Amino acid sequence: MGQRIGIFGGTFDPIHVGHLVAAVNAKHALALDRVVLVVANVPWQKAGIRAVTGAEDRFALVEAAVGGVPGLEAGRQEIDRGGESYTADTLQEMSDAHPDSELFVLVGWDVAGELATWERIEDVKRLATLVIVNRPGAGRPRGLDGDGWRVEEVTVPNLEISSTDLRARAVDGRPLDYLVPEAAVHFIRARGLYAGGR
Ligand SMILES: Nc1ncnc2c1ncn2[C@@H]1O[C@H](COP(=O)(O)OP(=O)(O)OP(=O)(O)O)[C@@H](O)[C@H]1O
Ligand SMILES: O=C(O)c1ccc[n+]([C@@H]2O[C@H](COP(=O)([O-])O)[C@@H](O)[C@H]2O)c1
Repeated sequence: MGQRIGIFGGTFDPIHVGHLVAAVNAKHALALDRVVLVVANVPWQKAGIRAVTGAEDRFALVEAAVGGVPGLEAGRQEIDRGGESYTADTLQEMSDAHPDSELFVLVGWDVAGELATWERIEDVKRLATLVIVNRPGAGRPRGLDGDGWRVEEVTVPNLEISSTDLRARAVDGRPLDYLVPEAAVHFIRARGLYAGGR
């Protein structure tokens, strides 16, 4: 029998425990075999607005962060494909690679409210069940049910953590410890990431 695979895409600039707690709880709630944290190569909706850390560094952070947690893994499909990252392409690639599997695409409330802006959203709808997790600071999106989506909602611990705040903390010299897994904090220090002018 094919696997139930969660695809949790993100810019992960940097990854934080909000992402990881959402991933493991969605995995548990929906009995997924694994959740792949797919690192966006060029997150086209963010890249025009701010400088995004290099994809290989963001991937290394995700790899360090998932560590030995069973069933969580870092995905480099979008990096290997190159160019701008579209979830529709990633799902098609996963579907082709694992034709027997059932795919689930995980998003937080903030991203769930923006789905209409995604490239080829009808393909995303066709290829995967949408899994929506709560996130502080965003409202629960409405109207997805009647819109052709297969939807699952999973309630996860509310963690008011964002990569934006973490980048600001790093520039100010405030600690990232415990908000970002230790191995990823080590990588950030070793590579001098997010350190602003210091
Ligand atoms: N604290 C959180 N709780 C639940 N889901 C989250 C949380 N933070 C991020 N997510 C979800 O993780 C996915 C990837 O998010 P992303 O990498 O853009 O992180 P972010 O913290 O939102 O970054 P930024 O602050 O730079 O926009 C999105 O679906 C987002 O909704
Ligand atoms: O496919 C798209 O057009 C698309 C547009 C915006 C965001 N996404 C995906 O949604 C996920 C979260 O995006 P972001 O920019 O909030 O990190 C990440 O996997 C992105 O690739 C996908």
